[in-house]
Amino acid sequence: MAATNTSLIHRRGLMLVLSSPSGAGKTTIARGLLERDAGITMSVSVTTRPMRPGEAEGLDYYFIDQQRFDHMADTGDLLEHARVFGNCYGTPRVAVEDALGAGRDVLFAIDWQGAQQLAQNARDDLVSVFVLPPSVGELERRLRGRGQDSEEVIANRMAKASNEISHWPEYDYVIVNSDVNESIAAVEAILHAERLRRRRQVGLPEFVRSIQDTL
Ligand SMILES: Nc1nc2c(ncn2[C@@H]2O[C@H](COP(=O)(O)OP(=O)(O)O)[C@@H](O)[C@H]2O)c(=O)[nH]1
Ligand SMILES: Nc1ncnc2c1ncn2[C@@H]1O[C@H](COP(=O)(O)OP(=O)(O)O)[C@@H](O)[C@H]1O
Repeated sequence: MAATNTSLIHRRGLMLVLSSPSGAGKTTIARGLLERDAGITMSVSVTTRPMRPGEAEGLDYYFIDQQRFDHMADTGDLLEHARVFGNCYGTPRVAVEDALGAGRDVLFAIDWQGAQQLAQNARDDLVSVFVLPPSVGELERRLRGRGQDSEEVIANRMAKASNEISHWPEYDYVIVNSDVNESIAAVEAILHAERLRRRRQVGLPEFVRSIQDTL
């Protein structure tokens, strides 16, 4: 019997978006996923917000001034961008397109406005996950526990949490982040299943034909 050729199948990279109210844990879940899965890379955003203690340039964000941000937005260098909590945030286009082109998946920790923009431009490549906190009290504890923001910043983020949460029905998946390891495992399961979607497996018809030809 003739051998079939599994190398006919290639995978299109996908964009995995995590959104949540500030402090619900999307950055923590993203870091956990990056440690466990070598096939996904983080999209590092540009932002005009000041660097927090413990953050690193090029790792957490590229910290840029307003003039540079406006220039990037005007010249189409950003795949999506939005104003959040009074600062500007955006996704550099080239890094994402290079990764997807190389068949790698890309992880985003962005807000609902960014998720909507990606959905408008590339719905088929997008998988979106909304992360809810187990309770309001726990959300506030996590924001304080992070120990990186002033009382004013924390109050502002709590005030905006309701608006962010109101967008949960726009997402493909919703998880409640109670236990962080369970949440990471849940997002890992979503990623594994989404990789197997028929439309992402380029060359599948040819592979199936090669099987049928040998039957
Ligand atoms: N649209 C968009 N939102 C972003 C981007 N980067 C970060 N954000 C969102 O901006 C908000 C504030 O982020 P940040 O200042 O890091 O605070 P944190 O999420 O509380 O740690 C969060 O909702 C992020 O998801 C981006 O590139 N685009
Ligand atoms: N499941 C969890 N249980 C307890 N603490 C958590 C959990 N997930 C995240 N945290 C903590 O909550 C704080 C906020 O998490 P972070 O990932 O920075 O949130 P976000 O990126 O959504 O603003 C951090 O101190 C983090 O260690």
